[in-house]
Amino acid sequence: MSADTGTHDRGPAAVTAGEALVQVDALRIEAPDGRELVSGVSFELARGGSLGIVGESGSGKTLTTRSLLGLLPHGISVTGGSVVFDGMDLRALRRTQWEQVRGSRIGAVFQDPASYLNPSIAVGKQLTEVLRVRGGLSRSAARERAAELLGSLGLHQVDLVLTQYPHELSGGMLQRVLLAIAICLGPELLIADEATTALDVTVQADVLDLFETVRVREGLALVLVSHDLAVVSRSTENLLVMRDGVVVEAGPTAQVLADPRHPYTRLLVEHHDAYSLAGYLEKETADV
Ligand SMILES: Nc1ncnc2c1ncn2[C@@H]1O[C@H](COP(=O)(O)OP(=O)(O)OP(=O)(O)O)[C@@H](O)[C@H]1O
Repeated sequence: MSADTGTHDRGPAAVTAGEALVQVDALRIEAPDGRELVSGVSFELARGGSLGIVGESGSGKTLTTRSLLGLLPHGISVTGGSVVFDGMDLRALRRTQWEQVRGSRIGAVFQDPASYLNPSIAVGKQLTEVLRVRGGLSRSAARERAAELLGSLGLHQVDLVLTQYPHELSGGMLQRVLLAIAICLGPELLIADEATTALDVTVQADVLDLFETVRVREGLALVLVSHDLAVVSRSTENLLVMRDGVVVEAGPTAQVLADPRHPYTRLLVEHHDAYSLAGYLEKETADV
């Protein structure tokens, strides 16, 4: 491939120390009409590691991560390659087997947290339900654990929050509740797909920092997906840059930012330098 347009993969550096928890190899995903939406995507993620996936809308980021959750839209299917989680071939899982993995071993948070919560049930009940039904905790242990989790995710007045309904909480609070639900069963992998996109920029920074705190504290691996390089590069160790269903560049985040090799990555980095979230926050602090 030409130096300017091929995939720029810095090789094994894409996985940090430790055993690979996720291995995606030559993944292909097709639309019902046979159109290839994801073509030959490969990456590895170490246990406890972090990976950012960046690319414009429609580049295939979401479909790629949905294949790790067994949640592809109707009619869309994985037609090639392998998706392995902790040595398990996820393509071979049956519906009942997915129930043992999704939510308990692989958690996820998405954009628009309100749509993932029941508007007519207090958020505390929605969290304790998961802890009771799937986590096997008693009613009182679940309540205690729910309060402890929400507190550890930066929510104040947790006893009040537990009794509130989704419409009573801000976007940042809702995302923290969703995050609590996503990690309450102790998953090894957390996928955050455009999870901060709808939030104000300062709240976005707080929630991104929280993902990083949770990754380190819980020892889970994190896949952070966004169209915004500032979001995925804030704390991830490795980066995949996707365009039109393919990975155009991959490597350690710091290296990709310092020395982008693909023209598309260069464009992203130039834009990122001009409008970076970090730069915005520095400016904001300086203005105070
Ligand atoms: N249900 C669907 N039916 C047909 N095509 C789809 C469907 N879902 C996604 N696609 C197509 O698959 C491609 C990749 O979509 P995907 O959602 O993975 O992109 P993305 O990079 O996550 O973008 P976005 O951030 O907008 O979701 C796009 O061309 C999209 O139009």
